[in-house]
Amino acid sequence: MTVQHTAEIIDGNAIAAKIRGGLKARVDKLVAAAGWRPTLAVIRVGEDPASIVYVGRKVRACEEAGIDSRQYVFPADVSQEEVIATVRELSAAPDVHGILVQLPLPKHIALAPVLGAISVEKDVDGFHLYNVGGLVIGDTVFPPCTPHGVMLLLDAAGVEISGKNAVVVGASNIVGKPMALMLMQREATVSICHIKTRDLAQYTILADILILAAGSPKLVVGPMVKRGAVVVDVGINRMPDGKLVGDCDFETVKERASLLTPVPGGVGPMTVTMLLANTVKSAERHFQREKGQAERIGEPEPV
Ligand SMILES: Nc1nc2c(c(=O)[nH]1)N[C@@H](CN(C=O)c1ccc(C(=O)N[C@@H](CCC(=O)O)C(=O)O)cc1)CN2
Repeated sequence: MTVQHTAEIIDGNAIAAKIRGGLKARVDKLVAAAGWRPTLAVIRVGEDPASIVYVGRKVRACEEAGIDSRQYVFPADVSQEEVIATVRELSAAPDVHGILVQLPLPKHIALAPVLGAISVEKDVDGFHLYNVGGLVIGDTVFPPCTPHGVMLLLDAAGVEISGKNAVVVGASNIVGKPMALMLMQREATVSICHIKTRDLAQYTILADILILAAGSPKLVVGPMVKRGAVVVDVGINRMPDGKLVGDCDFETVKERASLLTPVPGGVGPMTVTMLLANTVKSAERHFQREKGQAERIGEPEPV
C-alpha cells in the first residue's frame, strides 16, 4: 500500500512579511543614524497593465518599509536617449540609492544601454553586467530579486539544496539563468530547460527541486513531477477570466510534490521584498561610504 500526501504550501506572503519587518527595523536605524531615508527611483515606460500593477506594489511596499520612492513615468514612444539621460541623472544623484527600470521596455528601446547606464552601486535589480558578472563568480552585491526570493523561500522552508538535482524550466535573463547560477552556487546539480527542450518530462521527473519560470500555464502536470519534489512556481499567467495562475497544474502537482508555492502568494511577494532588501543594503552602503569620508575629512594632517 502506498500512502500519498498532498504538498505543503509555502506561504510567500507570510515569509515576505517577516523579512519586511526586519527591513523596516534596519531602515529606522539608518534614518536615526544618517538623517535621511533610503530612496528608490522607479522608471516605467508605457502603460503595460502588468507593469503598472507591479510598480504599484513596489511603491506601496517601499512606503510600508519607510523607504522613499520616486516614480518617473514616460510615454511608450519616449526615445531611448531620454530614458538613458534620466538613468544617468539618477545615477549621479547623491540622494537616490536604488534605481530600477521596470521591464519589459517597448521594443524600440535597447535594454543593454539603459541597464548599462545604471550606477552599479544603485543597481538594486542586479541587472547591470557588472552585477551579473558578480553572480557568475558567486560574489554579487545585488542579487536579482526573483531568483534571490526563491532561494530565501527554499531556505525558509528548510529545503536542503546541496547535492540535489535542480531543474529550472525557463532560461530568461531575469529569472531562469540567474536562478540556475544561484542553485549551482549552493551545490545543486542544475539542468536548464527552455523553449527548445525536447520531451520536458524526462528532465522534470528527475528534479528534487523544480523551478518553473516559463510563463506557460499548465506546462507541468502531476505525472511530470517526481514524488516528494519541491516545486517553486515562478510563472505568472493571467487567464481570460482574469484569474492568475502559475506554470504548473496546481491540483495535480500538489498530489506529487512535498512542497509547492502557490500563484498568487508564492514567489511574487518575495520579488518585491528582495527589491526592498537590495535598496536598504544600497542605502546602508552609501551611509558607510559617507561616514568613511567624514572620518577621513576629520583625520589630522600627517606631519
Ligand atoms: N525591473 C524589473 N522588471 C521586472 C521584474 C523585476 O524583477 N525587475 N520582474 C517581473 C515582474 N515583477 C517585478 O517587477 C513582479 C512580479 C510579480 C509580483 C507580485 O507581487 N505578484 C503577485 C500577484 C500580482 C498580481 O495580482 O498580478 C503574486 O504572485 O502574489 C511583483 C512583481 C517582470 N519585470
